[in-house]
Amino acid sequence: MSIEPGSLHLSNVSFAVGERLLVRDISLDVAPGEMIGLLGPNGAGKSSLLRTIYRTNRPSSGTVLVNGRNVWQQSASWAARHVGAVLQDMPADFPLTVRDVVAMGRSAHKKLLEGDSAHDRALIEAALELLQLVPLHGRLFRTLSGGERQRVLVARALVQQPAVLVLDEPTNHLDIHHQLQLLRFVQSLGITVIAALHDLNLAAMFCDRLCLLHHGEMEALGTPEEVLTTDNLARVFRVEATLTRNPRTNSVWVMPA
Ligand SMILES: Nc1ncnc2c1ncn2[C@@H]1O[C@H](COP(=O)(O)OP(=O)(O)OP(=O)(O)O)[C@@H](O)[C@H]1O
Repeated sequence: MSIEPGSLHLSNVSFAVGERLLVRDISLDVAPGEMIGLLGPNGAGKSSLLRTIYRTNRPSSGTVLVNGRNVWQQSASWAARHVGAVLQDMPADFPLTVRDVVAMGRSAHKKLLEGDSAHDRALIEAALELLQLVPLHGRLFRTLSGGERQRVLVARALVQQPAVLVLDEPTNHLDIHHQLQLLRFVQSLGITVIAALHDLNLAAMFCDRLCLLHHGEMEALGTPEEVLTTDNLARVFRVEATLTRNPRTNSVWVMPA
C-alpha cells in the first residue's frame, strides 16, 4: 500500500476552553514522511493539540496547515480525506465486523451510499493483510481485544490514505511485541505521522524528532538526543534519570532511578 506523505505546519496554535489555555502558541513544521513523537506528562496538552489537527478542537488562534491548506477552512470531508486519526479508547458498542470498520475509512472518499469500488476493495484487502487482520475480518469489532481493535483502527486510517496520520497513544492497549510491531509498521510506511507517546524509549527508537509539551507549552523540539536530556526529564517529568544508548538500535535509552 503506498500513501503519498503530506506536510503539516502548525503556526502559533493555541486552544482554550473558557478562560483556560490548554495549548499555548505551538509552532511545528513536519516534513513529508517525518515521524514526530509528542511527549509530555499527563495533562500536558498532547491530546488537545492533536485534536486541533484532526479537526475536533478549533484553535482559538493560529493555523494548522496540511499540504499547505488550513484544515479549519476546508470542509469536514476534505479534512477526513487528508488527516487520519487513531485515538485511544474509541467506542466499540456497535454491531460492525472488522472488515466493515476498515471499510469505513473509505467513506470520506465516496458519496453517500456509494458502494465499494474495485479500488476501495483492493485498499481494504491490502490493509487487512498488512495488519494481519485477514483471519479476523468477519469478527464483530466489539468482541476483539484492545490490541486487535487498535490494529483495526490503524487499518481503517490507512485506507483513508491520509496525507497526515495522527496517533494518540496508539500503543496504549498493546503488549510489548505489538507495540514494537505497530511502530515498526507505521515507520516502514514512510508516511507523515504525529504521535502522542508515553514510552520515551519507544519514542526515541522510532521518531525522527520529538516535541515535548508541558502545561500546554512546547518545552523542547529536536532529535531524541536533544529532547531527552536529564534536565528536561527532571523539569518536565519530575524524574531523575540516567541516559544511555540501546546497544542494538543506538537510540537514546532513558533509565529512571
Ligand atoms: N474539554 C475540556 N475542558 C476542560 N479541560 C479540558 C478539556 N479537555 C482537556 N482538558 C484539560 O486540559 C489538560 C490537557 O489535557 P490533554 O488531554 O490534552 O492532556 P494529555 O497531555 O493528552 O494528557 P494524558 O497524557 O493524560 O492523556 C488537562 O488538564 C485536561 O483536564
